[in-house]
Amino acid sequence: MKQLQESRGAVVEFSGVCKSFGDVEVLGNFTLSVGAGEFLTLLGPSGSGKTTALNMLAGFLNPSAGEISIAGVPVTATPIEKRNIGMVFQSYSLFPHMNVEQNVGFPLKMRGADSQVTQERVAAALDLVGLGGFLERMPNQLSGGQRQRVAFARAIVFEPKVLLMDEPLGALDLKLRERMQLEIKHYQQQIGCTVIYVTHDQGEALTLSDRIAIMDQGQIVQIGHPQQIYDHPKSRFAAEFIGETNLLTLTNPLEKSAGGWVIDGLDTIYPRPPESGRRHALLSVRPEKIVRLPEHAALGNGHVSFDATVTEVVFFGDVHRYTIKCNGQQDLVFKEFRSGNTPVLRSGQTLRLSFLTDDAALLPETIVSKDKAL
Ligand SMILES: Nc1ncnc2c1ncn2[C@@H]1O[C@H](COP(=O)(O)OP(=O)(O)OP(=O)(O)O)[C@@H](O)[C@H]1O
Repeated sequence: MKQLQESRGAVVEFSGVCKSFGDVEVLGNFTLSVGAGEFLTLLGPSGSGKTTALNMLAGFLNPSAGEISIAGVPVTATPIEKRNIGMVFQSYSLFPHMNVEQNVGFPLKMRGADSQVTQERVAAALDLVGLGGFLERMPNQLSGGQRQRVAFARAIVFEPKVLLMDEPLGALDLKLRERMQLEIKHYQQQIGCTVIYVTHDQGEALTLSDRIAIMDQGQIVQIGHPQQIYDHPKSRFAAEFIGETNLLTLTNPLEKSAGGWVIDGLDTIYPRPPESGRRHALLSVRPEKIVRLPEHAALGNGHVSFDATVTEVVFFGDVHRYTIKCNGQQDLVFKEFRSGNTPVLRSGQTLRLSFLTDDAALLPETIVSKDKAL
């Protein structure tokens, strides 16, 4: 494993990369820097350009403009086989006529490694993924998870500087997918290589990544640590794409005495001073940040409280998810972990709820409703 660990040290840079197919620009001024040993995930909806970015790094596509470099060396003109990049895709793409040992050893054979080195590295890579005893098995004698582990072993056996993974768990069922997510994270931590991972599954991105780059229409719209993005989304798109959220419209009352923004539909104040000149804003509040307020509870300055009526109760096993209506207007959602002494709410029940100002994210956009553009 020592040899595999020495692959640490790679840095990937996209500088002003553009890609067009005919007249259609799919990536525009794409700029991204990935540190050595980092696990970076490109997360975005279908068609946002994730695979196109990966394919340019791998060498399957040429950029229309801009520069890509690996470890400080421009690679735009470097052929695929010289880029020293490992790849794992959704389809396992194992060679069906080769056994596990031959499949994993294939990249080394292509690079002219001698048989002793090949044997040692294949054994080390298969040990890493817990398949040391599977050398003779054929791909059709393996489960989906085992095939994906073999594909992973094959991708790292030649000690690539960078490992690219494009929806590698997409073909697996949910339980296996969740288990494999943790395995991939552990493998990566052991070998320390730089990983660029593509997915449209926000849960997977949150679980695996050191940083997440959220993509929309060929642009990175936000990049950061998973918790930072979840807690502080910078746009409505980011707030809605990662996790579930409540979006509240805020109105600037234009009177200092109001003490903050007015939260539409909640008959209450968001106690942060409105930015001058800004008439409306949007507030994102995660469902688990909304909590029940005990009767007669004294609230500090940093709280927002409001009355609500429960309209739907959904049981998720570990949590209850409540849909509530406030002032007969907007549907909001809040979630509660089940605990022995918290009675389950019923549909029709009224109660007082609250959230902390610090737990809400003020977004730059405003909601554009059917009736009026705010
Ligand atoms: N060879 C091509 N010719 C023309 N358009 C293409 C080509 N390859 C990709 N596109 C377009 O580029 C856009 C981005 O595609 P890309 O595969 O990078 O998206 P993605 O974010 O990876 O999506 P998905 O999650 O569905 O794989 C899409 O609109 C797609 O139709």
